[in-house]
Amino acid sequence: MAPLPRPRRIVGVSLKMYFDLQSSLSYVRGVYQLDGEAWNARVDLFVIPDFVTLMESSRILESSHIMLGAQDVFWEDQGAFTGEVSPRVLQQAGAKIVEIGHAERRAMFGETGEWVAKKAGAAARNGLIPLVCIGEKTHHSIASAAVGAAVEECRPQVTSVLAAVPDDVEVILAYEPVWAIGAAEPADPDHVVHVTKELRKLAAGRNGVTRIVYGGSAGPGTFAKIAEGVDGLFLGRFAHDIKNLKQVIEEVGAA
Ligand SMILES: O=C(CO)COP(=O)(O)O
Repeated sequence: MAPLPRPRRIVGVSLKMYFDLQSSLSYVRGVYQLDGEAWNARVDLFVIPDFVTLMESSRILESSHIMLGAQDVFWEDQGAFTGEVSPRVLQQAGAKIVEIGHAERRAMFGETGEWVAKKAGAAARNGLIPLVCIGEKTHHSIASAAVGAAVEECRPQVTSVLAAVPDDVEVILAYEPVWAIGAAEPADPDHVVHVTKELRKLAAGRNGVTRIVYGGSAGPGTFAKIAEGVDGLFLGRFAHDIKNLKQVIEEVGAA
């Protein structure tokens, strides 16, 4: 049987809470300038600023192919949930993607696997693509054991999400080993390829597109080494300079 065609490549950036209002908007304008280049390179592009910046970002990106994302979402569409943000409102504000279960949210804000799955379901119900962050907390010092341990830790994170979203909607899984986030360098390429190849099997029966991206100190130079396992990159700090993002798009398009 011929292998399934690989989905389109995808590159995105989260601004986390590094930027202020004006610098977020100016970054989004910079991403907008890369629309043509990404499109010609057949690379889907997304950017995830903070909630406050979403509507203005949506206006900036309106005439482009670039997908706007939000950094979190609540699992109900409306009601008495002070401080939370509804998936319906995100969709109305122009978001196409919602990041769910980032390691920082799991570690600092008590986000559980159950919440992550409910949020993924809510995103899908509202026509948003869930971008679900998964990854093992610690790195096993023995390389051969590290892959198995990582897969075991990530497996329930993936299966609970896939059980919560309809089979035919698009899902993006961001494999972000927690120990590689905010580090000097990304995880070892062999580790990433082995783990992501195993995780991809968990989505084998789905009818919807499932893309797997790598995140964790990724930047220029990362993609070519892990292209065998992943469909793209989810970037943080090392793409907060637009020139680096441009370079990553070129590399992902060429790999
Ligand atoms: O967490 C990340 C993207 O969600 C990665 O962040 P860094 O690339 O800054 O480590």
